[in-house]
This record gives sequence, structure tokens and C-alpha cells, in this order.
Amino acid sequence: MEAAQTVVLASVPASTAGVPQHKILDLKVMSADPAVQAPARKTKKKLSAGGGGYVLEDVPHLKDYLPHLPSYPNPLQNHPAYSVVKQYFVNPGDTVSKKIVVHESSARGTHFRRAGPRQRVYFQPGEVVAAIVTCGGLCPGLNTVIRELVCGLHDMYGVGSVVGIEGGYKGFYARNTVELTPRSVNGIHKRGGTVLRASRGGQDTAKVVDSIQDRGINQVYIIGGDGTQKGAAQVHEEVQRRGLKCAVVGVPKTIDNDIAVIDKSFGFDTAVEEAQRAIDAAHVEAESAENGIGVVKLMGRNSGFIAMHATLASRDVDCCLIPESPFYLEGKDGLLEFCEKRLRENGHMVIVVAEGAGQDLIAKGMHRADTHDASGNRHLLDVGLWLSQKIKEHFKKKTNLPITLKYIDPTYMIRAVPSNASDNVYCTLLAHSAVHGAMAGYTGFIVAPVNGRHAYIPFYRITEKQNKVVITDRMWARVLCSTNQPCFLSHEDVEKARQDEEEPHVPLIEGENSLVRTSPMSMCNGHGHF
Ligand SMILES: Nc1ncnc2c1ncn2[C@@H]1O[C@H](COP(=O)(O)OP(=O)(O)O)[C@@H](O)[C@H]1O
Ligand SMILES: O=P(O)(O)OC[C@H]1O[C@](O)(COP(=O)(O)O)[C@@H](O)[C@@H]1O
Ligand SMILES: [Mg+2]
Repeated sequence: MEAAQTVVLASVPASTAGVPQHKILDLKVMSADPAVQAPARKTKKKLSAGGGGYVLEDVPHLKDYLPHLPSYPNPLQNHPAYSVVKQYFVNPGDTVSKKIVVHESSARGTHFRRAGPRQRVYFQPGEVVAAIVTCGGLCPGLNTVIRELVCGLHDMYGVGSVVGIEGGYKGFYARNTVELTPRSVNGIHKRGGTVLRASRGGQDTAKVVDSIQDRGINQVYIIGGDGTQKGAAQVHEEVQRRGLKCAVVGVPKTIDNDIAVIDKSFGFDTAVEEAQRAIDAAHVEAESAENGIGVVKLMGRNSGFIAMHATLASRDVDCCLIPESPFYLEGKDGLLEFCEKRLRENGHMVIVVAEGAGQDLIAKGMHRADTHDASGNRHLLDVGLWLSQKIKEHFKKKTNLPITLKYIDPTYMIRAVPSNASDNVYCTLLAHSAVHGAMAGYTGFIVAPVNGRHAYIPFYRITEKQNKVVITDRMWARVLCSTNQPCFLSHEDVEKARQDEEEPHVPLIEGENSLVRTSPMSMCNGHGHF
């Protein structure tokens, strides 16, 4: 839940960090909620406004607090591979639009600074001491990002000093660093996991920054998910407070695809592809038995993207359950009734369930205290096991249908694999964009594609809100349409989901779609089905 915030808008002069000469708006944000983990933000949001409702949400720059920092020509201009590119350096005014679908009357809206190499850099190759750390859960592509950060720094900018921090945040203060060279990272992209190892918990900002300071690290690349980037934002605050010349760069990693604003996180495609193998196996098992049911549990703590995409890709799935969409078992249009119907019609069925789905339902009637992992993530109850049990009980007690149910839990198998070809390319570009940003003196940002173009995005943009499947969007409707599963939703559920929608709906001409807009349940066909 986002904390209540006090917002102060004021005009300030443009900074020297390449901000276009729009009117600059300075937004101070103070948290009004004492329970919020992060301290009140000291870094001001860098907003600048242009014509037609254009807003640039810019990222911090080292010059914001080190105004006399010298800059140098970018060595890439003499690089044999890059110097022939017609316009290799990014135009300082280039920005990436957050909103890609626009109407003739709509405001241009939020933009982010376009990623890429700049004509001037704020580090000389010989002075750079870069550090790389991987935090949180595994994700296909971590090794590719590590490799490409090391090789990008070396090959493009001639940086020779790159160290790896082992075992996540705590490695900053609990372990020695390891030297990373193009030679030592060669070939690691063919392996799953992270050669630097990762961990949950142990994020102690003061100790992390002490270590950065003691080791003379001046570029830190922090690869991790939403939790990691909250930690990275705090590291950036502290680095800035101490006045250190150190660029803090976040590379978003999450297999769950739960990071807001960005198009997609690396490794997600690989995970969805790997999930197909589990669904295929479940389908083969189900098809080959009398009244066969295959249940596949996939990752997705709070966001059901993997389950949703795996379902759409497979087309063998009869029901997809995700955390964002509540469901129920018993009664009319409940899951158990649907299972009976599918078996009678088709003789077999496959259910895909995201691990975070139905947690409230399972917890009902259970006296069990919530427990959390070292990072503060809630431990989940095993929905796959619970669901399998409930289905078996139902068919045994309430029907005369003998069923064969197979439960497949490929959880860790889909994230422990190496990244596929397209994720490898994605990771390469991502790492290079991160390096260009740090060399250009930007700091306190994450790098990621927004509408297909790489952008530098301020930390607050992605730590404030998690990306979730919007169950009132077309994509979820496509899933429901392909599976023919019940919609399970009550009026209240739909209304609640609509309130969470980010984009306001623009009314359609002549009331088109107005039935759906005014009556949520008209989304269902009257039998609780879409
Ligand atoms: N709110 C937070 N503030 C600061 N650090 C955090 C926060 N949440 C998690 N972290 C740290 O980030 C690291 C990874 O977090 P975790 O939630 O496990 O994975 P992920 O970053 O992939 O979401 C851990 O070291 C954890 O201590
Ligand atoms: O058992 P672990 O290592 O804590 O990981 C399991 C969890 O990690 C996740 O993959 C998400 O991890 P991140 O937030 O680190 O990306 C969840 O889907 C899953 O619940
Ligand atoms: Mg997370």
C-alpha cells in the first residue's frame, strides 16, 4: 500500500545534467506513514514540464550534489565498432513515453530519459571501480547480465576494475569481493543461477555504503527485484548524503514480472517457455488417464503473469488461477462444478495455478500465524497440494466419477535454467544501457525497456507499486476466453479491480461498451462465465 504523501510543487532552475530547458518542477515527497520502511525521501523528484502536458520524470545525476565534477569525451567516439554508427550518441533531449496509446486530446504525459551512450562521461576508464551484486530469488539471465556488465565496461569504456559482491547485500560487509574480468565471466551466460550467488535479507544500508566507501567503489550495479531496488534506493540516498562520487544503478530482475512501468523483466520469457514443459507433461498425463486431471503450480507470489502467459501459450489449459483473481470451490459456477463439467465434456483437464492464488481461501479455518522469509516476504501455503486434495475429496465423496489426478510442481525448475536466446539479447542490451548510464554520471535509477525503448527510470517509480495482472484488462479476458473457465468474480471484486486500474477509461463514442462499463457482471455470460 502506497504511503500517504505530501507533495510540494515549485519552480527551480534547470540542472546542468542535460535536462531539456523545460520548466523544472521540484517535487518534495514526505512519507506521512510512520510504518513505511524507507525513510522520508531526501532526493527530490526531478520533474520537468513541456508543452502539451509533457512531463519528464528524470533521474538523479552525480552533478546534482557534486556540481564541480569534470566531464570527459566519451571514449566510444574512437571505438572501431561504434564510431561508424551514424548517430551513436543519444540526443540529450531524447525521452521515452510511458504512454504509447494516445488520443488526439490526451496530454502527452510521463516520459523517462532515454538510455544509451552520451557524448560526455563523468568517469575516466582508469578511475572506475565497479561492483556487481545479485539479490533475491534466482531468475534466468542473471549470469548474462553479469557477463555483459563486465564485458560492456571493459570493451566499450576500457574499464579494468570490476568486482563481484558475493551472496547478495550482506556480501558487501560479510565477504571479500571477487575480481571479475572478461575472461572469468566468459561462458557464464550458458549457465543458470548466478555465479555471484544471491540471498534474501541482510540489507544494512549503512554497512553496505561503508563497504562501498572503504573499497573505493564508484559504480555499483544492483541486480534484483522490487525488494532489492527498495534497498538500492536507500543505498543511493546514503551515498548521496555522504557526498560520494558513486553511481548507483538498479537492474530490475524478477521472474514474476512484478516490476511496474517496465515492459517485461528479463528471464520471464525463458520461465514461461520452461513452464510449457510442465503443462505439456500434465496434459499428457491427464489425457492418458480416465478422467485425468493435471494440476501445475507455477511461480507468482503476488502477480500471476507466468501462469497467465503459460496458459495462453499452451492452449491445453482448462483453468488458470492467479493471485489477482479470487476464486471459490463449492457451489454454482465454483471450481469443483467446473471440473465435473470439463471431465464429462472432455474426459480430462489441466489446471494451472500460480503459487500466490487462493491464499485467503486456504487460510480460512486454519489457525496459522503468518511467517516471513528473511526479506520480509510472506511464506505461502501450498495451493497446488491443497487444491489437489480438495478436488480428490470432492470427486470421491460427491460424484461417481473416478478420477486420476497428477500434481506437478516445477517451481524451481523454471527459474534455474539458463536464459533463452531472446532473453540473452535482452540482458545484453540491458547491461550495456546500465553501463552507459553510470558512465554518463546518472545515478539512482533503474534501466529497462518502456514501450520497446530502453529508459532510465527513477527508483521511486518502481518501488511504489507492484506490477499485477489487471483482471479487467483484455489480456485476462483472453485467458478466460481461451479456457472457458468461470469468471468467479463478484460485483465487488470487479469494482475493486477497476479502482486499482492505472489508466482512467476514456468513454467510447456513442456509449459503445457502455453495458460492460455500467454493469460489471455483464462481463460474464449469466452463468458466471465470460
Ligand atoms: N523494503 C526494503 N527495503 C530495503 N531492502 C529490502 C526491502 N525489501 C527487501 N530488501 C532487501 O532486498 C534483497 C532482496 O529482496 P527480496 O524481496 O528477497 O527479493 P527481490 O529483490 O527479488 O524482490 C534482500 O537482501 C532484502 O533484505
Ligand atoms: O524459495 P525462494 O527462493 O524464496 O523463492 C521463491 C519465490 O521467489 C519468487 O520467484 C520471486 O522472487 P523475487 O521476488 O526474488 O523475484 C516467487 O515467485 C517465489 O515465491
Ligand atoms: Mg520480490
